[in-house]
Formats: sequence, C-alpha cells, structure tokens
Amino acid sequence: MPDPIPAGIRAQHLARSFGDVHAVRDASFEVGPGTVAGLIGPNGSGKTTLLLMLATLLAPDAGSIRIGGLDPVAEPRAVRERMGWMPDALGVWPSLTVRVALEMSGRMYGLGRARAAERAAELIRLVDLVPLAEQPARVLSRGQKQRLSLARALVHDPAVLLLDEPASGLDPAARVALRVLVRRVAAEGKTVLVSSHVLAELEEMADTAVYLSGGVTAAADAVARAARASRDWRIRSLDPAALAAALEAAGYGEHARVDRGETIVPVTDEAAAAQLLAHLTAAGVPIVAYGPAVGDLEHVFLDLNGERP
Ligand SMILES: Nc1ncnc2c1ncn2[C@@H]1O[C@H](COP(=O)(O)OP(=O)(O)OP(=O)(O)O)[C@@H](O)[C@H]1O
Repeated sequence: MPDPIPAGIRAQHLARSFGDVHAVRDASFEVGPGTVAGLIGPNGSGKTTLLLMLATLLAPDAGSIRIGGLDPVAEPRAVRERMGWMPDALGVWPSLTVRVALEMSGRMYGLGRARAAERAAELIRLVDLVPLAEQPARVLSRGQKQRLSLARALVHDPAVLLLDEPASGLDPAARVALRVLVRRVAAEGKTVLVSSHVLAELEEMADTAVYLSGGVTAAADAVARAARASRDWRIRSLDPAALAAALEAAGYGEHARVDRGETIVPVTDEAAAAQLLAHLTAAGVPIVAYGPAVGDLEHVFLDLNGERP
C-alpha cells in the first residue's frame, strides 16, 4: 500500500544561530520524492547545521520544516521513523559487531528480532561489509565506518535520507557504490539530501542542488542538474582556429562551444577523449590543456558565489 504521507523535504526561511554566529540565516528549498539533491556550500556555510535541523536534532530559531509532511519540531518521533540520518562522523558502538550494531538499530526502530536480523543481513550485503560483519566496529577503517553508518541510516527503510558528507573517507570504488546505492534509493521514490563541498562527488549523484552560502540558500530551482551520459572535456589551444578546424574534421564541430577562451566538447567516455586528443595532435593543433570540464554544479556554485564574471 502506498505511504499516504508524501516523501519530501520542505524548508522555509529557516534560521539558526549559535550566539553571534548566524550559521543558517535564511534557508528555503524543496526536494520532492524520487529526487537526490546535493546540499552544496563551502566550509562553514551551514550545511551541517541545516541537516541537524532537518534531522530533528537542532531546533530552528525561525522558519518551518516539513519532512514527509511532518514538522520535526512538533513531531520529532514521527519524523525519525520516516527519516534516515547519516552524520558526518559515525558515533559507533565500538565493541559491537557490524551485524549486532545493525540488528540493534533495527530493534530500536521497532523491528522484531527476526526481521531485525534479516534486515541487518540485507544491509551488510548492500554496503559490502560481508567479510567484516562479525568484526567489532572499532576495527573498521574510516570508509568502512561510513558504510556502516549508511547501513544504519537505511535500517528502517526511511522515506527521507539525509547524508552529511557521505563520501568522505571512501575510496573510489566505494564512492561509485555509494552513488549507485543513493540512486537506487531515489529510484524507489525516496527523497535524498546529500551534503558535500566536493562538487565532483555530487555531480554524478544529484538530480538537483540546494546551494548554501553564508547560511542562505540560493536559486535552487534554477540549478537542476540532469544526469548526462556524456561528459564535457575542456580543450585549450594556442591556435583556436586550428582547433576549431580539427574538431570539425573529427565530427565534433557541431557540439563544440567556446567558454572563457576554452573549447568545451562533449565526449562519450575516456576512450573517445583519448582518440580525439590523438586526432588533434596528429592534425598539428598545439594543445596546452585537455581534461574534464567542471560540472554544472560547480559552474552554478561559482556564479552564485561571484567567483566568476
Ligand atoms: N554548536 C555550535 N556552536 C557554535 N558555532 C557553531 C556550532 N555549530 C556550528 N557553528 C558555526 O556555524 C557555522 C556553520 O557551521 P556548519 O558546521 O553548519 O557548516 P558546514 O557547511 O557544515 O561546514 P563544513 O563544510 O566545514 O562541514 C560555522 O561558522 C560554525 O563555526
């Protein structure tokens, strides 16, 4: 039966200060079901403070929040039942094994003993901790703890998932696995808000973004990001005319565009990029820079922060 409560996040004019520090000044945004939103902002911009408010762990000074239609201030318990929270640092029970920690989390969310055990086993497989399932949490590496933390956030199959810097400490393969997992959660109709100041991390994962700067959200609706099959590559040449001609000859002319003196070309994958570079150098084009362009999120982020003309 479908959940009658909408699985979204809505924040309106949220504010929270710590003494004289206005950590969040005015945050307003909405993230709908089935969506992964990146929460993007520089260090100290208020991301964690905002997430703590959404997670019922910090009361706002002003503004309103709805998580699945519920107010975390008025109904924290009901919100926690529908929300998974992965903090930026895992507070683990160091002596409990991975399996027992997850079983206990499940029990705390009201699962019966058998269901909690079953759910723990599912999650251990999901986050790829099978070989470590019977190890105490204290022996886990930082990245493995991150995965345990993610599993714990998912234990009660929440409709809304809040992830604070989930990829920090993860190796590249684990980052890919995280991205796949987050996308899968969203595909189930859930709402995911992921904070990071590493934009490349979010580029691959997020459908949309909430930009936070100095505690204020900006232009969220203007910056939706569509998942792309191809990636843009940036090319700088000492001879732009020769570059344009060689791109034309290689069949890239139609899609090439010039951005701040550099040419941006969409390529399908690294092999195609390598092939194109070989073609350009064989054609005698003097290339001085060649690599992936910054993604849409970074472009927008830099624009919003006035770091680009
Ligand atoms: N409990 C607190 N007491 C006092 N100041 C705080 C507290 N929590 C956060 N701050 C301040 O509020 C501001 C926002 O901090 P916050 O941790 O929310 O930022 P952030 O965007 O998550 O940063 P980062 O990317 O570095 O994790 C910072 O100036 C921080 O020093």
